[in-house]
Amino acid sequence: MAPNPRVLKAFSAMNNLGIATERVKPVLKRLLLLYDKNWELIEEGNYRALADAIFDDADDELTSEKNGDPVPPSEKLHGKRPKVTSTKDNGIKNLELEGDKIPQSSNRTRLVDVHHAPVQNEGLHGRETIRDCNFDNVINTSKKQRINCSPQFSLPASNVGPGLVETVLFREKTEKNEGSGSAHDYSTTFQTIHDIASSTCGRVIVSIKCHRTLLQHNFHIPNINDVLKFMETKYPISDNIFGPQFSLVKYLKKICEGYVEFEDILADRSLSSNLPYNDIHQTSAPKRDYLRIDYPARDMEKKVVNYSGSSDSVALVVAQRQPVNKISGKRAVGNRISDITNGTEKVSISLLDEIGGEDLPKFTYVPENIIYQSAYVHISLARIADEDCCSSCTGDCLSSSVPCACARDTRGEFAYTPEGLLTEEFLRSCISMKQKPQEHYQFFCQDCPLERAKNAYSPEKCKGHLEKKFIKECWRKCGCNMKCGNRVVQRGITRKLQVFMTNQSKGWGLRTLEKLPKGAFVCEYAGEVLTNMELYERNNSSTGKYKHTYPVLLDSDWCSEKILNDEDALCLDATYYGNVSRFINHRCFDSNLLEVPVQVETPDRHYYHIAFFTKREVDAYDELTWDYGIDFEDHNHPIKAFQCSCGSENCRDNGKKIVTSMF
Ligand SMILES: C[S@@+](CC[C@H](N)C(=O)[O-])C[C@H]1O[C@@H](n2cnc3c(N)ncnc32)[C@H](O)[C@@H]1O
Repeated sequence: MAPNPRVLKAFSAMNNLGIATERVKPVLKRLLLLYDKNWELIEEGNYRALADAIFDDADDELTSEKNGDPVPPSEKLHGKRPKVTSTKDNGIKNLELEGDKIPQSSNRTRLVDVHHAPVQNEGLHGRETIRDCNFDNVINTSKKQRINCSPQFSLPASNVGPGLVETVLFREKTEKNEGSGSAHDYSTTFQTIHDIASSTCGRVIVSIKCHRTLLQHNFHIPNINDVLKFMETKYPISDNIFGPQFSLVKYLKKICEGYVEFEDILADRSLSSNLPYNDIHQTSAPKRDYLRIDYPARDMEKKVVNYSGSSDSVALVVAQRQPVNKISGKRAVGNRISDITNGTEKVSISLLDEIGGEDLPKFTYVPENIIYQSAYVHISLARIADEDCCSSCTGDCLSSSVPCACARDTRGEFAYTPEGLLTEEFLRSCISMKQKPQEHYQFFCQDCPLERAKNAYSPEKCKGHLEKKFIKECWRKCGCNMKCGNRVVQRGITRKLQVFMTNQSKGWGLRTLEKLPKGAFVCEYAGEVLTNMELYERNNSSTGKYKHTYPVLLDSDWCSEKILNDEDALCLDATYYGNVSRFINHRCFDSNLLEVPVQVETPDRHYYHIAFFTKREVDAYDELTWDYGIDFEDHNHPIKAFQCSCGSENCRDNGKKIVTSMF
């Protein structure tokens, strides 16, 4: 018998939606039974009822796959709907009709534009197969763009439940839809906040809708680009998300959740830092590079860099690649660590490698400096004289009309504003000193500990040390409380930071996940406190890639005594024990961070803290950099500098390197 042309047409319509004939057959049979062979009801709205019933079946299959995870009532269809149970082995359904009423129009319209969303006939198991699908093609914020994933995929009948923010696949409204009396009257309950993509002529649109009640409760709609950036951080593209388990709908759901979560973060921030909300929205999407980059074998190199940038300065930073950890021999593609601090900081600091090609760093995270062995760091209340603290203060020293003794080092003015930022003036003078060190006072040791460490028998003359500007924070012997505005660095990291794999051959880097105002404290350079002699010995005794260290000299007081004891000439080394600052890369001149010496618990300046502050406002997701002060022209320098790829217009590295060894 020739097949019924109406049946064939129904199959064809469903095939166009990516639904295999085998799946259509039982549902069509069931509907014909229910509708008493009334084809009009089935054909109506381009077979909407048929498609809905099939999608609902797929919903139910998905539900049964959820292993007891109950489906929210809102996800269930309203009215008595035919329910099917699936026999997975042959793909044919056993029908169990729960009711005999004609199915209502679905509360979710979910037709896809068949011409522009190529589909495969694998059925609707809720686990659609997407390969090589560039999500950027789906989510295009500037132009309405058709869904264009290749090869083909099929959309499941959804997990799109009526949450507060929903990604909705919906068909352009028809008179029928509007009058369908669906349980979700989207036009009144939800407001479209962003159209993600649409088919040609806008016949099918994927959009984000937000529940109106949410909007009435101070829910500021985040910018889609910011949400996507947030999503990329949370669910990195490189995390194999397009593997066989990938679900487009689940990803869209996560985007909805991302809106809510991201808005929470914005709300928190606007409360805590008074940042203008709109500023946060102005951040542009980060550049993404999915290319795998092969790095040169830089971890074998040792680099000492000139701290002041002037050729005659001797304050040295040894900026080395860290020893690497070949964890299970695994490369780092998609590596993600939720908190590299192991809970030692007040905030979690994640590590993310979206590029791959680098091994995980191996070091022990320490949130504050730790003495290696011989360094003399004597912290005692007895050493803090009355003039070195403000024991008679109460509350917040910054609010006092007369600056207390702790402001003495900053010429009677506190370096911090009540908002906890560096004052303009203090920042300006520190930046000037960094940019034009030759215009600032330098002192010369009679017996320079650095030269002594390099050559104990016939040390060279001191090359000079910059007289640095210091901050002196209130501390234990002070009468003020912990909320005193003159206590910033000692409170530790508060900003949202992330270690990430740079795509400019620099290895790991540090970025901020939030917008930072000018003068904001970011982190301290923490590591082992070593004497210069110990550093010398450490470098001499270690070999290969483990030879390389990260010391920063604490040379601010080296001129104060005729001959400085070895145990008083200190430096910080973050190679084996360090904090997040060990990931901050170098940038010539226009780095966004500045290092500032800060005295906290010791009155003398043999030992102090190195704190990083922002030199200007920094956008969320920007890499944080500081100028190591490398003099790339100094070919006589004992350590070969790395080939700089800072990207600055004013990069000092002209590419000529001389290989020498340190000490
Ligand atoms: C303090 S570490 C910074 C973190 C480092 N990128 C890592 O992966 O551990 C300094 C090292 O990073 C690399 N580096 C930092 N800034 C760089 C730059 N502008 N260009 C190239 N490499 C850089 C160099 O290998 C340098 O020795």
